[in-house]
Amino acid sequence: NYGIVLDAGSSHTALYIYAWPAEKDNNTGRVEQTHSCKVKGKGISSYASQPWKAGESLTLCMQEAEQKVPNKRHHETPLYLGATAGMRLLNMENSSASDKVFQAVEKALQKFPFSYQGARILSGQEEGAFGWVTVNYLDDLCSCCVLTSMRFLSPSQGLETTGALDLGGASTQISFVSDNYDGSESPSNSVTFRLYGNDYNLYTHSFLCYGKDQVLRLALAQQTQVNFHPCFHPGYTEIKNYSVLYDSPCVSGRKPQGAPENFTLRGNGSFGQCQEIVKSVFNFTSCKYSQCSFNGVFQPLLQGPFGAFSAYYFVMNFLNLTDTSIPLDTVKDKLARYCATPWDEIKLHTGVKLSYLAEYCFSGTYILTLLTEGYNFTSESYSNIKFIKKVSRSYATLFLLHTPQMPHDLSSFPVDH
Ligand SMILES: Nc1ccn([C@@H]2O[C@H](COP(=O)(O)OP(=O)(O)OP(=O)(O)O)[C@@H](O)[C@H]2O)c(=O)n1
Repeated sequence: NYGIVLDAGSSHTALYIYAWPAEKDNNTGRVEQTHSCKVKGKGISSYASQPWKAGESLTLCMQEAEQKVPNKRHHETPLYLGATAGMRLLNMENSSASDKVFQAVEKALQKFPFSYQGARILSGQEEGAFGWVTVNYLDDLCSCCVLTSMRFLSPSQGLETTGALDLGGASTQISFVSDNYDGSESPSNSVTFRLYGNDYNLYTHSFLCYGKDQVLRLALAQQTQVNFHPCFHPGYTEIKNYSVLYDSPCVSGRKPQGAPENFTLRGNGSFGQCQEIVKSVFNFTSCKYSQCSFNGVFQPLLQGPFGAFSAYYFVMNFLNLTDTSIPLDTVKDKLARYCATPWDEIKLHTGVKLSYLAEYCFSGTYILTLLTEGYNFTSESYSNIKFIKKVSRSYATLFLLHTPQMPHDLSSFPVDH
C-alpha cells in the first residue's frame, strides 16, 4: 500500500510518499518513507494574493508522485494535505483568502489520479501530538527513516517515551509525557490516545507566533528605531520594508503610527543584547497554574529525553551545536563568538542561502532562550535533548492515523473529521 502526504508549512511545502506491506503479505506494521519532494517556492499561505499559484506550485512534486507510485496503485492511494501555522495565521487574518488558497490547492490535487482525502488546517494540539507520535515511531537504529512500532511497549516494560520539540517558521510545539500531569490541571493541554494497546496521556502546547520567522519579526519590530541590531553580524546591512515586516497578525498590532516605508537594518553582533531582545517577546509575569512555561501557559515538570527537530535541527546543525553533552555555558560562548563574527567572513560560507546565513545568530539565540527561559531546560536537562534530522514533519502521521489498513489502534486520537 502507498499513501501520500503534503505537509504545507509556513515557509515551505513538502510531499512524502509512504509504503507498507499489504495485509496479505507478512504485515510487520512497518511503514517506510519511500520518497520526498520539496515543493519549489514558499509555503502555500504566501500565495494569498494569487491563490492559483498555490495550486500550481504543487504540480511538479505531484508529477513525481505519479511516477513513483506504481500505476496500478494510483486510484487506491490516499492523498492528504495538512497545513500548519502559516495557514492558521492566514485564516485568522483573512479567512476568505485561506479558503481561496485551499480551493486552488484542491483543484490542482484533484487532477491527479490518487484518492484525494482533502486539505485541512491542523490544530496546534494535533500538530504537537502528531510530532510526538512521529518522534516515538522513529527507529534510531535505522538509517532509512522507517517508522516502527518497537517503541510502543507498555510503560511496565520500562521503555520511556521521548518528548517532542518542534520549531517551525510560524509556530512551535512542545509535547511530552509527565508523571506529574494527568490532564486535570489545564485540560486543554491534554491529549489522550491509545496506541498498540497502551493508553497515553500527553501534555502538548503549540505557541502560535513563536516559530522562528514570526519571532524574528517581533525582534525586528522592537528595534527599527535604533541604529544597530545585536542579532545580526557586525557589518551586516539590509533595507527592510515596514509594511512587509508588519504584515502578519503576530506583529500587526505593534506597527508604529506614521512609520516610514523602509528602514535600514544594521548588525552589531552581540549575543547578550540579542538575548535581551528575544527574552522580551516572552511574558513571564502571570501564571494562574502551579507552574508555567511563558505567556501564562501551564507546563508540568520536564521529564525524560526530548527529540528536537525542524528548525531546531537546521539551525543547531549549521552552528555545529547539536552535541548537547557540551555544557550550556560553552554553547552560549560559542554562539556569542559566532554572532560577533563580521558579516564579511560569514557570507563566504558556501552552499547556504544568504538569507539563512544572515539569520543563524538570531535563530541560535532564540532557540537557546526558548529552551532555557521559555521551557525551563536547565544545564542538566539540556543534555536530555537530541537534535534530530529525520522527522519528516509531524503530520505525516496524519495519514497513518487515518488509514484503516494500518495495524495501529488509534481510534480515540483527537482528530475532527
Ligand atoms: N536549511 C534550513 C531550512 C529551513 N530553515 C528555517 O526553518 C524554518 C522552517 O521550519 P519548517 O519545519 O520548514 O517550518 P514550517 O513548516 O514552514 O512552519 P510552521 O510549522 O510553523 O508552519 C524556517 O524559519 C526556515 O527559514 C533554516 O533555517 N535552514
